[in-house]
Amino acid sequence: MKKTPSPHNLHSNGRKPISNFQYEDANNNKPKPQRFAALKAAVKKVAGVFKFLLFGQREVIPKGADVIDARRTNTRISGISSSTDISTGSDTRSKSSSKFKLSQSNSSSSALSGVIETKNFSYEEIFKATEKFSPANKIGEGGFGTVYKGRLGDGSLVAVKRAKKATYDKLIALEFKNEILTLSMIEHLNLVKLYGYLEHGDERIIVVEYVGNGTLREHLDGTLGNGLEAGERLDIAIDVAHAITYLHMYSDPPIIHRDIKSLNILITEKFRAKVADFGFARLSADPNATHISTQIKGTAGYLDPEYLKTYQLTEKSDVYSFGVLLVELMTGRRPIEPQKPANERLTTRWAMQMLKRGDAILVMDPKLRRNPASTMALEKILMLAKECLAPLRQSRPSMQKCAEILWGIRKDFREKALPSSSTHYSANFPVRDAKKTRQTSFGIEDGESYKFISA
Ligand SMILES: Nc1ncnc2c1ncn2[C@@H]1O[C@H](COP(=O)(O)OP(=O)(O)OP(=O)(O)O)[C@@H](O)[C@H]1O
Repeated sequence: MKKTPSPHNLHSNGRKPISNFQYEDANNNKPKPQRFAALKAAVKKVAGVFKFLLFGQREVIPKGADVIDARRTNTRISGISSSTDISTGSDTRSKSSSKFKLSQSNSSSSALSGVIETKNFSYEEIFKATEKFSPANKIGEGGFGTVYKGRLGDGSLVAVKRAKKATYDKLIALEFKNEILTLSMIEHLNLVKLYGYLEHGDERIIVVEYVGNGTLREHLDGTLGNGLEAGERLDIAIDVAHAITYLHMYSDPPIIHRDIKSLNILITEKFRAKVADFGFARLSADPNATHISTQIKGTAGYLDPEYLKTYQLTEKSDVYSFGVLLVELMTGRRPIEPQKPANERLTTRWAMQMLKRGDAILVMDPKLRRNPASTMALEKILMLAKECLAPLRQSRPSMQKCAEILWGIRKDFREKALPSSSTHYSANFPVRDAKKTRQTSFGIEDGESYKFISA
């Protein structure tokens, strides 16, 4: 693994990177390098084994039809062809997987045994942290299982992802191992940090950094918070772009997330974004390979049409999903809106048609305030989304390019939103404390007063 960058070393012009400014983990959850050093070392050793096991079928293009995976509650798509059906264990990959003797957890040991020997959290520790998996501590539910908020002995808050037992199968096992492997190799401000894992009997548990301010989807729906302003949406887009750029360009081997969507973007108390859920992430084993042939995974509405057609996964599939996310950020709508009139049901198609007609303003989230700065940002972001959504992957920009374009948009946005009289402009702005009344306003109508917090 290359030692990387902060996200923000992406600047090649020597300027101070933008998103470093006053970015703090709202929960003060400090990384615990000592806790994971051994895990990382062990993981590095087995990474090659994993890569072989997980990606040994790189050039085999499955012929099966896409199916909706009923195990998934949020219409995640799992296109399992007859030749790669992990659940039946009939393919080469599954056979390979069974050779990989991760602990089958039939002992009382709470650590993963076999390849990764690092002792991690004990079951008792997790049991206590979540107050016996108390329903009161439940914070979410996904295809993998239930997510609990927990407090460790040292006082730090964590999110505990507990795999569903009833549906625990080889697919989940693979997802569990995949998530552990992937998470353990990455470290970035805009990516949810892995704290540990646990295999205990039939329990599969992942412990990650707790991000306390809900998902991007909840904020867009207005079920949480006071609604996101234009500048905050731009910051979130940039944070996500940094996170994916890191995965694509600075992780070794590169990682394709495969499930970029608003439900997987967690929001901190300071309204910055962290990308979560690496269960579906894939490592590009061969940096020179142009693509990975794989079964279809992802979520309806976000899936790269070229990947759907060819089963060939590249980083550009994440770029496509990011384009969908940009449209979501600007319209507030979900990618698929079955209740809308027919021409508006596919949000990206509708938004792109309006952009082409010169009517981008009509798709702007009604919760966003309209003014020259926000309408300019809207149009530019939709233009970037259009590039990301290009049917052919070669036409799509890289994630790094997306980040650069977004920096430019944010700069223009701030200049337009900033009253010329203000001399206290800080690139740190906007700064907002969720616990206080909203102090910083931007993207507001002309004539309203602005408050900026200087560095
Ligand atoms: N690190 C975290 N901090 C706070 N809340 C979290 C965290 N991780 C997950 N959650 C909450 O739990 C919900 C489900 O989490 P997540 O999507 O990771 O589960 P999953 O089982 O992997 O889902 P999926 O079906 O997308 O695979 C999230 O929508 C979020 O509300």
